Amino acid sequence: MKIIVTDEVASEGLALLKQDPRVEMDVRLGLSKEELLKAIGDYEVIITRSGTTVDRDVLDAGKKLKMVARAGVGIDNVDVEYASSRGVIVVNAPFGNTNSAAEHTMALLLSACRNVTVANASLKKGEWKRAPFTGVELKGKTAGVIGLGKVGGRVATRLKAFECEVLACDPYIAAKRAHDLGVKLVTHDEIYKNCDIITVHTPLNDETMGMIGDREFGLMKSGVIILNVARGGVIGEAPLLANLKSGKIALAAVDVWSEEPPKTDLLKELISQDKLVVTPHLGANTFEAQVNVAVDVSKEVLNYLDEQPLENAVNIPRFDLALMDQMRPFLNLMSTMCDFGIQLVDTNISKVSFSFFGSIAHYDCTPITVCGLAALLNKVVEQDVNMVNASLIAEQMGIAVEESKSTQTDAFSNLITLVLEGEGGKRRLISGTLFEGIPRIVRLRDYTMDFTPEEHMLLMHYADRPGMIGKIGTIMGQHEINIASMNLGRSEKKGEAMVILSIDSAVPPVVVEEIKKATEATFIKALHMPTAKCNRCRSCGN
Ligand SMILES: NC(=O)c1ccc[n+]([C@@H]2O[C@H](COP(=O)([O-])OP(=O)(O)OC[C@H]3O[C@@H](n4cnc5c(N)ncnc54)[C@H](O)[C@@H]3O)[C@@H](O)[C@H]2O)c1
Ligand SMILES: O=C(O)CC[C@@H](O)C(=O)O
Repeated sequence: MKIIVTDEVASEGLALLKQDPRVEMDVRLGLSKEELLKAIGDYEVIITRSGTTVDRDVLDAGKKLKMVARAGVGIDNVDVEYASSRGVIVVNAPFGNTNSAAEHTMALLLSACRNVTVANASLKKGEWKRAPFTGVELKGKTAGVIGLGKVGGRVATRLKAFECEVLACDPYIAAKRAHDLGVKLVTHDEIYKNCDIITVHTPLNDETMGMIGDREFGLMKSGVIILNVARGGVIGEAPLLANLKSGKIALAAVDVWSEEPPKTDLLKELISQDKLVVTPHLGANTFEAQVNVAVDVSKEVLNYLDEQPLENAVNIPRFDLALMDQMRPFLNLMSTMCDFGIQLVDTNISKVSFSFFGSIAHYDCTPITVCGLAALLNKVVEQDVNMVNASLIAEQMGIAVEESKSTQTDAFSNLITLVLEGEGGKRRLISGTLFEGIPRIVRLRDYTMDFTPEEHMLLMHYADRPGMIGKIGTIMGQHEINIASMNLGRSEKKGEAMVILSIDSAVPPVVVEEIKKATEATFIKALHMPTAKCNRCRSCGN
């Protein structure tokens, strides 16, 4: 596997990959966009930090690209949606630099409050000034943390250690998290109105871009201290400059910029402000964090190579790792049912329904649904479909996907039912369960069946009457095709029969035709289950 590393990533982490004989790794730092576009076509994995923009152009040029591995948490430099549509997995390292980012926030806050940077520069110039560098204490101040996630939570704990009263605002966390951290959860506006110190720790997205602008600065107390160690653009840079100049903001500290490195006049003027402490995106720049994130992404690439579940893929729905072992047989069951079911459909699919019954319904079944969708779509589109792009491709094809769950079942402790609807309302229903961990199909349409799909099978319906099984056996025997097992479903005596035969070798079309004629079958199909290793979800073990 060819890997390109385009940003500085700790060699201790990359060593894990370098020593793997399957890996060929090129570290190519400082590539221009044109150079990257030229190079990327050779590689299956790109490992980056925030310095490389992995946009549509790069993803389109990366014809062999399977994975974008971001050595850090922020994925705002990767077009994840487009990567998903191309089936490219995006992984990040969400935990390794959390502590460093929180400590850097405190470093910037303390530097700002105690004039460390300006006093340092003054003394180094040979001056001995003290009064102009009189600072402010953190103790007793009200601090507002916007975004109480991994970094925000750690910043809150550290602010409390400095005896601040901490307010936090995060519409997406449980109140219990704030309670456990000992901080008061309030609204955004309450933060702006009441805090002496405001620090942002949200991701950058459509919702948070420019989240703090003129209106929000207008609500703030005069003399507020404001920090951004999250992402450039969460705090509007033009209003920040205006409010620093007017003195409304007493002090500020910024580590991250809307343009990195900053080149615009606005950013240059902002950076030159005395009341602003600045760093060039150093939040994660500690030896510890860099090794952590490099190790984490390298492990993910190795997981990919070893066909193991990925721990930090941001565009694959997956089970909690602790649940994974229990869920793997269900992914396998779903994959088997879909590989079987799709062969029964001879029109375009308009709707797919996945229903989960029994104890499985207690869990989030989305990964099983998406695994099934990938198995189905792989058979109907040219493009490689996997867990990354299955939902998107279904949407593009106008296929409605429904998932339902009920903890109630009758005969089985767990049951999955797949319904495929085609043109003209044609429906195929397949139910499956696990028997000692092995997938079994227990219902086809309204027939009770019980079989494990095998590599070669023959499925047929015919009017139930004596002698049919004998006729089938004779024809198979004449063609030296060995029947391994047979399963028969009937709705009523001498009604319609549904038969599935497992056979030792493929049934040629002429034999299928001969059996059809002899049995007057209303439906007959030779089925083949894939034996090659499945690469769709990297979780089911198929
Ligand atoms: N400066 C650096 O070097 C550095 C290092 C690490 C992380 N970061 C950045 O710090 C930020 C936080 O990282 P994290 O690991 O804590 O992420 P996280 O996902 O753990 O936490 C982000 C939190 O923000 C909350 N949030 C989202 N939208 C919000 C909104 N509109 N208002 C309030 N809260 C909102 C989320 O619910 C979540 O709890 C990210 O932008 C990340 O890229 C920067
Ligand atoms: O140093 C980096 O690459 C960015 C660090 C940090 O902002 C992250 O998103 O993890």
